[in-house]
Amino acid sequence: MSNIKILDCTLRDGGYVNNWHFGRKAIETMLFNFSKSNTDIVECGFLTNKPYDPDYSLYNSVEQLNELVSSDSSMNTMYVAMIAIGEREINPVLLSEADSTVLDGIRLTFHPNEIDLAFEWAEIIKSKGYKLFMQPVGTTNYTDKQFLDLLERINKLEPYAFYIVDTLGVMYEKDLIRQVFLVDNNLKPSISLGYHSHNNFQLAFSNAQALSQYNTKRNIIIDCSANGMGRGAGNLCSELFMDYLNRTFSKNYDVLPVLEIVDRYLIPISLSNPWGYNSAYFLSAANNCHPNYSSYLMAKHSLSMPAIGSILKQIPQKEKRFFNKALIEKIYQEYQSNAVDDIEILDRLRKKLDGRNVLVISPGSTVKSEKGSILKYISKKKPFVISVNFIPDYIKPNIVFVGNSVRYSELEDRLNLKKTVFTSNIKNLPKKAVCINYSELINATDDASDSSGLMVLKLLKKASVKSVALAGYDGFTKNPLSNYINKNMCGVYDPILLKEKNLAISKELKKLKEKMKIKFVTTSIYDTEKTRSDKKL
Ligand SMILES: C[C@H](O)CC(=O)C(=O)O
Repeated sequence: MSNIKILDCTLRDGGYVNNWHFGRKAIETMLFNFSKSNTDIVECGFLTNKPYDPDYSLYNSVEQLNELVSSDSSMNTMYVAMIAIGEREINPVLLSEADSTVLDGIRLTFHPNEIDLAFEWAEIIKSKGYKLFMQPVGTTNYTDKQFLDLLERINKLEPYAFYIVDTLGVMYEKDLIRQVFLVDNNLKPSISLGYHSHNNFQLAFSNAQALSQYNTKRNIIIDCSANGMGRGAGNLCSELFMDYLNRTFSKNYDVLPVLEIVDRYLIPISLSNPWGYNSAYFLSAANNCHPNYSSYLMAKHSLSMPAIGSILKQIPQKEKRFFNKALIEKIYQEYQSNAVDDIEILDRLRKKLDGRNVLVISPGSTVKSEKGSILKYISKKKPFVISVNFIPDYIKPNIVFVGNSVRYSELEDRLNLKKTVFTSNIKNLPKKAVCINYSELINATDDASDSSGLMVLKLLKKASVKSVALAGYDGFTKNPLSNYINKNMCGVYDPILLKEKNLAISKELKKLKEKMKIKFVTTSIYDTEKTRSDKKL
């Protein structure tokens, strides 16, 4: 079919991966290269109400695009940007008329409860001279009746395009073609039909091929992104689909400028912030859930895949489609908590620790790089040593604290049960395992609610310890692979998330410091006093 257009959404949907922080040079080059590759429609990013920063593909005025789109770009390229109702969107009333900008069109995306507002805004966008793309989030969740009612309103509105949007990445070919059939038979022929996919079932490419074979005179727009960069499991790969269209329909896309974007800008991002298909995103689609639920649970780095699957199943049906952070944290904590009687264990610990210096060693990379300071501290203070989620190779800890199922599976074969304390969230422990109640050790910040380092400190507080020394409790740096003594321990790569974890941990440490003395034996970003105890020794 020759009436197919490609829309590249890397700078918008891909931005969920890196918080839209591509850098100004990269944004300019990407816009230029997409045009050079003959991409029909290029999405420049989001229009939001946030302050403008040229390093981000987020804009608060349409004129900002004039600076970024090169005058050498092809006249045939159409430029669009998205307004997403509910995502710090800009009211289109505030936008200048289309003739003041290189921007040709606006993609308006909205949830079912925002339909009335979307139609109000749609009229404003049209009246300002923009091509209007209507993009209902998650069309898979519309009943036929709701979908047909929407199409009726769309016919009256007469936008440039109407989209089938597979937000959850759950559409099989038969589901797509079914909705395509509804649209093609009920939408005015002048309105283009768009398809935006996500790759949770690895079906974005085959579905796009099926749609391209569908027999219609209507114009079709298919969304894709360079290297599939996009939220969660990502999108259809632009380069793959361009090549397919060239071979099948004698189109004239040039994949090389797209590959250059991938090589120069996207691969470096993917090293610290990967996207694309994985088991957790498969599970979110299989449970018809928003992919952010899986991302959130994966970022805990404390759950096995079956555990993630089991938690996703517990999300109530009506909450599955839209991400609800408070809800998933609650279900997560309920899943993890598994009440045990730990009074006697706490008593024993209290007695053991009475009058002792306590050193808690976490698996930060300073355990290796500042080994001298740790050994010096141990030799001078003769502390009771508790290691957290790992067994150091040059010290014999008195106790290993295990507060995370993933770490347990790594350590299982090497643990001496008599010298190990587990938190009760860990499932399938041997009968003789010593367990402390998980729910009493967690804190109220979602981003580090069950950080094992904090749980140990809470446990020590319960055991009436007044002063603790910390080693290897480094905090998270931008380079995730350098955060642990062993790079295989790294599970969270997203720098934004790591920053949030750092903030949450600092906040909780501050509270703990009101109740107990905490000092740092090794360098740590949480060491607000910046006084290294090895210097004092
Ligand atoms: C294209 C849609 O309007 C917004 C989006 O990315 C989604 O998956 O939903």
